[in-house]
Amino acid sequence: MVKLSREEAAERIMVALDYSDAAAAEGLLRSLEGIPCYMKVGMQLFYAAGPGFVASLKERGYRVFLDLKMHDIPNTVKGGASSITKLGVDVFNVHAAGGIQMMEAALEGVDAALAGASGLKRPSVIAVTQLTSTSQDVLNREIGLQGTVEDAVLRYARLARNAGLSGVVASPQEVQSIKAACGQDFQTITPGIRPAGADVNDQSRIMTPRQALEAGTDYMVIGRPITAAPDPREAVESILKEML
Ligand SMILES: O=C(O)c1cc(=O)[nH]c(=O)n1[C@@H]1O[C@H](COP(=O)(O)O)[C@@H](O)[C@H]1O
Repeated sequence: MVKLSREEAAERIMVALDYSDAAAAEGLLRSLEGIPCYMKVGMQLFYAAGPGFVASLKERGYRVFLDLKMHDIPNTVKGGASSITKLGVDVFNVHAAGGIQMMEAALEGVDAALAGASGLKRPSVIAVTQLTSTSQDVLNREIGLQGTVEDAVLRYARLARNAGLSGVVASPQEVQSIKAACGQDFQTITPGIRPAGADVNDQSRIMTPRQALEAGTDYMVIGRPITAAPDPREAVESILKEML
């Protein structure tokens, strides 16, 4: 059984700041003040509040995962990765479906940014595998890919590892197979986290925080179970209690 201190447990949570403007995100930050969670900025907030908001999170000492899920031709991803690196974020992601050359280009973009500026931290680049909203049925019947979701996730995870990335985003349900296939040091960042009894919403492959921890997940991304709760701080406290 995994034993963590309250602080260690909080450090494993990435709160998804899925808000439409900076003011709403600031409200959440205020309510979680002093709890050392990672903050994840995704496309909704980034497209509204921009790089300035990300920079201000870093100035205040937050660890930041910038979730823009880049998926484009290698040259464009290289440029995007360079711009993101200059924001000083700790983690950002690309889609593994872009292939090895595209993922290598992301790393080249990071190197180019680091070579051109001093004092920048090297961000971890991770790859999205199969979105946690995708069910087995959607994968096979709608998208038309054969095999299990786990097969698809593992294929993407191996591509990401071969490209030299630090890890993947996947469901906690796949963590053990990813670690077995790609090594224990290959990081797993897992959305699809739902405390027992919480609304599943549009997620498909879910686990509770405790189950995810026992499965070996490195970081769990949690959005609506916290942000849509009447008292987000209370929601985090109750997740932490479950993780201890
Ligand atoms: O890359 C991600 O963060 C991500 C990948 C994935 O496969 N599934 C997934 O839900 N996410 C993100 O994780 C967060 C999950 O939020 P909740 O479903 O509200 O907990 C959202 O910000 C999603 O954009």
